[in-house]
Amino acid sequence: MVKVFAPGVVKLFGEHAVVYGKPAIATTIDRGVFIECEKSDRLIIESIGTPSTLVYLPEEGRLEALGAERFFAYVNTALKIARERWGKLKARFSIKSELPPSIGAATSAAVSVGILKAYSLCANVEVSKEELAKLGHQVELNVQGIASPMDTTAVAIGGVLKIWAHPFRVEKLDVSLPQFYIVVLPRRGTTGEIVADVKALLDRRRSAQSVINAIGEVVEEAEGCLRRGDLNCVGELMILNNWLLGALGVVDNRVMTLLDLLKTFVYGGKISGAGRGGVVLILPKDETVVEKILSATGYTYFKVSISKTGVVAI
Ligand SMILES: Nc1ncnc2c1ncn2[C@@H]1O[C@H](COP(=O)(O)OP(=O)(O)O)[C@@H](O)[C@H]1O
Ligand SMILES: C[C@@](O)(CCOP(=O)(O)O)CC(=O)O
Repeated sequence: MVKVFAPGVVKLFGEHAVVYGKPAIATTIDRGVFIECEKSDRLIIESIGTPSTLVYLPEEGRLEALGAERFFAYVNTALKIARERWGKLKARFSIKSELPPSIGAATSAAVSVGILKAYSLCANVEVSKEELAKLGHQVELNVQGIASPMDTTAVAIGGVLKIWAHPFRVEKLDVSLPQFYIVVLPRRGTTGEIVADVKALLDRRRSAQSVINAIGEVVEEAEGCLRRGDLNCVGELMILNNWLLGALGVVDNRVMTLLDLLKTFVYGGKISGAGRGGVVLILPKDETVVEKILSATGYTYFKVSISKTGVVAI
């Protein structure tokens, strides 16, 4: 049996501006998606604990999972690409995620790259990280129509990465951070819708370009702070990055309320990803107090570490 771990990804700095040529800094985390592959007499995929509405049709003695086909789009596409590339495989794939889908923690990239990696191992084919990154991006492009290569590259390569999307380039940063929190807020809108709204703002208002430029400068300064391990600086720039994202219309009151509630006990925090809820990163100064506040106020949160490796066989 083959077992694979594909990490989730968060954006430390630079989302949205990355769409307009600025670099972003993303990191893989130690929570993600586990995928098992075992040869079998037919192809079966099970995804454990996924959300779906079950409909029972007693007259037909059949159960339907509503929305499940759409949910399996990344798995299906990854399997199709793997089959074209490495030949047919009859196997049982089992998927178990430690992160909720659709909050901006890159579960779609983790599932796509994870399935590709598990398939290749099960088929006894050696695949480089670069090829996994390329094929993973292909899966996202096929499913979504447009997709940035940021998440799939991060899942394939792992660690803290400085990424330019246009033209695509990636640089691994040898930096570390203490454990931090990802707080999950219900997300209002999809990545595509939110990115489109930001584009419309930039088309409408010339001065909004200066916000993009400022985010680009924050990313460059933050890289220096990360390299020095200066947490005060990293936290302060997270807050600054978050205000700039607010100027683009992607940070709502729920995020500001959360950051305000925690501000005495943290270095800083910001949304991660497209925004309007979803993942909020919190870099704690006092973990005990931060956890007490988050638990007492009923937030869903995970304590995570940077993972230095991308998708791996375990
Ligand atoms: N455990 C899983 N099994 C199968 N597909 C999954 C699983 N988790 C996530 N996905 C796929 O990834 C999609 C979520 O991707 P997206 O909305 O881009 O959010 P994110 O990638 O930020 O989590 C889900 O709708 C589903 O298609
Ligand atoms: C807003 C953006 O920079 C990141 C989106 O991240 P996510 O899908 O919310 O995890 C868009 C992109 O890079 O394609």
